[in-house]
Amino acid sequence: MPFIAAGEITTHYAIEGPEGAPVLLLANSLGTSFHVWDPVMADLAAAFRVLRYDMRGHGLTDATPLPADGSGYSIALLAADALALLDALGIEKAHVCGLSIGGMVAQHLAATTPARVDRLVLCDTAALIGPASVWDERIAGIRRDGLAAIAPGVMGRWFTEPFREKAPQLMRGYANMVARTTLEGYLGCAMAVRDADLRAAAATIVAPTLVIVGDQDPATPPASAQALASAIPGARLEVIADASHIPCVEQPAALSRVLVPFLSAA
Ligand SMILES: O=C(O)CCC(=O)CC(=O)O
Repeated sequence: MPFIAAGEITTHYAIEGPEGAPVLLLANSLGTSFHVWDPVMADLAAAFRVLRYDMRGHGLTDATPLPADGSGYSIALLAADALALLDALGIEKAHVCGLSIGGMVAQHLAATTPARVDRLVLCDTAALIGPASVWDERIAGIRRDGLAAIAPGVMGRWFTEPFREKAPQLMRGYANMVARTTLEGYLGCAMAVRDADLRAAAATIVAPTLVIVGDQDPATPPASAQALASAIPGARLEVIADASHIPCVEQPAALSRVLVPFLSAA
């Protein structure tokens, strides 16, 4: 269970796959640890050296206090954490695949440090995930009632109803994952999403880019994924059938089928 000093925090990470294979950095969504990628790991680690990590305040990575001015973390800060992890591990360049807020981090990395990003995959994410009023309501609800109170609603956005009904224990486990995220980590990252507008940055991305979305994702719907793909020069959109916001858990085989060939293309 490796931990490493990455910038100002200690980051929990895992690295799997053949040494010498191209590195693939996976960035998680809000309220998840890197275990959210478990169902696709066998496929990904067969072809890539896969680096997963827990975002600031998530999983076993350090949380830092929220700024006294009432603001949260920022996508720039979270992207700096990812770069600090690459630096600490001596990785110069990687494919980057980000899910939701992880996709915002990935967009920021690709736009601001293009030399560090090989191919880019943006999964169930957008350049702008709004509106801010919805985030403010969520943040106020969490401050009032705690993270466990929102977990059932989160499951309703992450997974389709048939999947939830088929896998009650999985739902319980993912609800626990949300509920056990640190309060600072969840709120800090929620505010980072609320305050981010990457539309101008997206237009500057030069990495070959694949945008992926679940056909039933209510959080970052296919229309916003299409807008993101249209904003990034040369980007392509793939829609995963029968999936909501977290296709790596709900449709891992379908996700691997589009991800692996795209990342393997020279
Ligand atoms: O999942 C994310 O990283 C941001 C979008 C979101 O909060 C989806 C959800 O949990 O409802």
